[in-house]
Amino acid sequence: ALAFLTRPHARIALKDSHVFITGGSSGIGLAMATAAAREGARVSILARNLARLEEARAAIQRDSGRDDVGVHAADVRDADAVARALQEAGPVDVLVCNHGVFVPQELERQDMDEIKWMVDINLMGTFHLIKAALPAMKARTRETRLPGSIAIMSSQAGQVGIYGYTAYSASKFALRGLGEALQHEVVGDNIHVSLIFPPDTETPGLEEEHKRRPELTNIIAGLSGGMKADDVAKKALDGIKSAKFIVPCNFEGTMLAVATAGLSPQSSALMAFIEVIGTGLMRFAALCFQWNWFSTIESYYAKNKKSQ
Ligand SMILES: NC(=O)C1=CN([C@@H]2O[C@H](COP(=O)(O)OP(=O)(O)OC[C@H]3O[C@@H](n4cnc5c(N)ncnc54)[C@H](OP(=O)(O)O)[C@@H]3O)[C@@H](O)[C@H]2O)C=CC1
Ligand SMILES: CCCCCCCCCCCCCCCC(=O)[C@@H](N)CO
Repeated sequence: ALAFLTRPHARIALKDSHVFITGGSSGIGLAMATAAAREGARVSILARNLARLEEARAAIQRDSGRDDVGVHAADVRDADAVARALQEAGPVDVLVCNHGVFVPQELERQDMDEIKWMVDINLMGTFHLIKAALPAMKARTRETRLPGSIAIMSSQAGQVGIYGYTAYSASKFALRGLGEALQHEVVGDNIHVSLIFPPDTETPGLEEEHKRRPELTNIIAGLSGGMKADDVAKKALDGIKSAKFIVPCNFEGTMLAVATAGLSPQSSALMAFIEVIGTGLMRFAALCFQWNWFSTIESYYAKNKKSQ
């Protein structure tokens, strides 16, 4: 019965489409670029470091056989460089705003310029990309009469704010508001927005993050387990192909998605049913998790105060 309530619907094909992925030289972005190329997409990847981009291009070529991988060296904070890269790359069918940086630290101890740096890249960089890509994407869907997709890489830290992630969660929660408003603005052009919410994922970025992550962040983030980049890439691409607005990547992520469904669009009747029936239960689970986190934080401080 809920089926009539689910919208918008679309099936996005990766084969013979142009997939533009930022942060495509490492981690989740590289895994998505490789998987999309294997499915027959023409892939363009953008990042700052050209050497790493060239290495990624060689790896994608080796793993997919595609010799038409495009690379674009640009910093997403530079709107002109982003616009130039998209101009060079040509019209995009699937835009994946995957780039991101994350340095967890207690707000009190984190430098303001590190906080601004994260928001600048994760949020403003995504604005630059969408603003530069949208006109040609609209022309493209009108011309091909095929649906387009704008995928935005959030995080489970974009569904629940946890210790050490004040700046990071702020930048990832913001992408939710961007995505919901954008979906209204582009649905008329048959463009579908997908927000991806991975847990900790084994990437060079996570390795870097572990060097500085506060103990409490490890404990809380660790609750949602970890995933391999290839598995997150598969979940992300499946969500994009079925034009899902909220794309969880593991079981805890599905619980989080139900608990935080809010007013997001839902294109699956089954998920709509689960959301309608399960939200109360998930809210109860969420309260249990929060209760547990506050106890963990309390005992952590009690232990540390004793040792101080
Ligand atoms: N790993 C994890 O645990 C999780 C990651 N995520 C999200 O997934 C995305 C990818 O993460 P992950 O694969 O781990 O990250 P990595 O650090 O492995 O890769 C980040 C990529 O983004 C590029 N990048 C970083 N800053 C910029 C910039 N200013 N302009 C252009 N490109 C940039 C990097 O290339 P270069 O440095 O050359 O610019 C690199 O290609 C991020 O948005 C992250 O928030 C979400 C949940 C979990
Ligand atoms: C209904 C209640 C369900 C509760 C589920 C479990 C709670 C999840 C805890 C948050 C995990 C945060 C991972 C951040 C990963 C990330 O983004 C960093 N590695 C930086 O990229």
